[in-house]
Amino acid sequence: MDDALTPETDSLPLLLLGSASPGRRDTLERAGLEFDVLPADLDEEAILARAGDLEPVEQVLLLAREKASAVTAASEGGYVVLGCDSMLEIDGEVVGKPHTAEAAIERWRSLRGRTGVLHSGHWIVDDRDAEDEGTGATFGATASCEITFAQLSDEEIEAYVATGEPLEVAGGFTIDGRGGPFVESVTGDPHAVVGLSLPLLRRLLAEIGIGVHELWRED
Ligand SMILES: Nc1nc2c(ncn2[C@@H]2O[C@H](COP(=O)(O)OP(=O)(O)OP(=O)(O)O)[C@@H](O)[C@H]2O)c(=O)[nH]1
Repeated sequence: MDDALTPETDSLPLLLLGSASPGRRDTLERAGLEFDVLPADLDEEAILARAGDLEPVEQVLLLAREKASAVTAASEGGYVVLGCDSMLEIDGEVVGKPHTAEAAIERWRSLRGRTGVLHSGHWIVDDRDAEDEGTGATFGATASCEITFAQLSDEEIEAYVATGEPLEVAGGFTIDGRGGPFVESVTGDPHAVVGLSLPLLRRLLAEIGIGVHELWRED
């Protein structure tokens, strides 16, 4: 983990994104939010193994909570910390990142022409001080989107996998990158597919008395 962070004492950023995800970071930046970043370094497989048999929604919420908790402990306090985790559920099976070209090709051969659900867990830790109206609350929610994949040819699958993009993203696809042409439709909040649902973040922040507009940076 990077050196402990602490927010500017008299100014924003109040929000600490506990994620190494470029997609999540870009989503907050494009939405005009000011925030710090401190990725969590967790053994996600070990956490899930210890947790036993969980539904996909429960898995991403557990991992989001573990990330937010770890990052809160690593920072020097004063932040509202956000942890997230995304996975694709298809036919009851949960799939994360392919990591290898072989796995990505196999993944797409099973995804093409079908519909899956991308679940993104979000967890908030209100670690603000009492004088900053901190509530100490920790809570979260999951945003899920139904994704219908195009009927890719073998040639398209091999070309897309050769870009390397699918290897390190949940489900092995993106909607805002080179994978865009291969996703026919998304129901629900598209930001949740990238890994951070902005309308859900707005509702979570409102739970602790923060308007999302209060986090906008002054451009
Ligand atoms: N840009 C983009 N990224 C996507 C998309 N779908 C999934 N991802 C990324 O896939 C990754 C899912 O893996 P996670 O384990 O949730 O997150 P991570 O990247 O490991 O980062 P941490 O939050 O530090 O664990 C995230 O980085 C998501 O942003 C998409 O459509 N577009």
